[in-house]
Amino acid sequence: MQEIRIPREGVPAPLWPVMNALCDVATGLSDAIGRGPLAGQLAASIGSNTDGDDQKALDVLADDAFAFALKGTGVRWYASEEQETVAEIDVNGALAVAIDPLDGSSNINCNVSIGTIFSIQPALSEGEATFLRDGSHLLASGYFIYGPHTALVVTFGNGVLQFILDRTAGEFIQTDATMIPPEASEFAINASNYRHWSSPVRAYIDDCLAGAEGPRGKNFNMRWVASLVAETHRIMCRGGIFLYPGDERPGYKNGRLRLVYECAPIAFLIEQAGGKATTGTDRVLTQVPASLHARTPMVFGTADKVDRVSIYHDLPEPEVSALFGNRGLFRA
Ligand SMILES: O=P(O)(O)OC[C@H]1O[C@](O)(COP(=O)(O)O)[C@@H](O)[C@@H]1O
Ligand SMILES: [Mg+2]
Ligand SMILES: [Mg+2]
Repeated sequence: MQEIRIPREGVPAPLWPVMNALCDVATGLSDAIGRGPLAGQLAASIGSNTDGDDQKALDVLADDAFAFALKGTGVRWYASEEQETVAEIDVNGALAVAIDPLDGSSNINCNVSIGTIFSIQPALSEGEATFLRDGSHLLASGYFIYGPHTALVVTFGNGVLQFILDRTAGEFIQTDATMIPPEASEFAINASNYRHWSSPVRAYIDDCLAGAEGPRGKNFNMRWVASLVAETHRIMCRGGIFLYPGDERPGYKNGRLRLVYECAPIAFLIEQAGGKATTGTDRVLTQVPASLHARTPMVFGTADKVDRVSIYHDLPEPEVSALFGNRGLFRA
């Protein structure tokens, strides 16, 4: 019998057993992550997943723990970054969970915030078909962030709720709802890939870097944690924009992030917090995954910043290729 980790109030009744199980595992992970090297070789490489990513001990431990804990919670289908195919948990379950059990695993061994990303949707009779649908079917999505404190940020389709883990009591305590602040001057992108980006993405970042002297007429700051959960949480707290575009590197045509268990859950959450999430041009939640581990370019954050990136994609090529061009015509 699992302990009660999250209050029933505010959580739709059919989803509460699932949320409680996710919170139970997250509590254990938070404890292990908080102990770092004292909890064992959590960052040890133990193979690679279907996408060719290095698989760390904690990736697999987290995946096993979530899959096991979801037994008896009404979940039929389980799609995980760490498993090639969809797993059937309970033939009578009416729900399906997509999960990135451990996000930001390159940061495990350096004591930087990492997380878990999840979504819940109704189960169809066939596992893969359940997940190869657009994001309009999501009933809930969210993330756990294992940072200086552990938090759960979740939407059930009616705004965004935040819970903080009380480590002493082992319970998630609800705090203020989250809305993305409208004013922000921070962007997050892995700038080491600059030479591989398309011209609209380069033009957008060039104009941010040009600061007060450039077409935007103001200074920006930059962040890159390499944990999607940590970037999302920062944007939830103080706004800004995140970009992981497609680029010219082999295998990166659609960027790096996976649609089913990374981008769609984050997009649902961001929209519910008043922000926007696109592929650079189109809403992430309208994208239909071509396969379980399909990638998509991802741009999200404060709504007007995300809109601006779309505008850059609509500009004629000579305009985005020129350093600044006439882009001063649409200053920030
Ligand atoms: O190393 P890069 O190319 O900057 O990629 C960083 C991105 O990769 C990820 O770590 C992928 O997540 P996983 O750790 O779950 O594979 C994102 O969290 C992050 O945004
Ligand atoms: Mg991830
Ligand atoms: Mg992961």
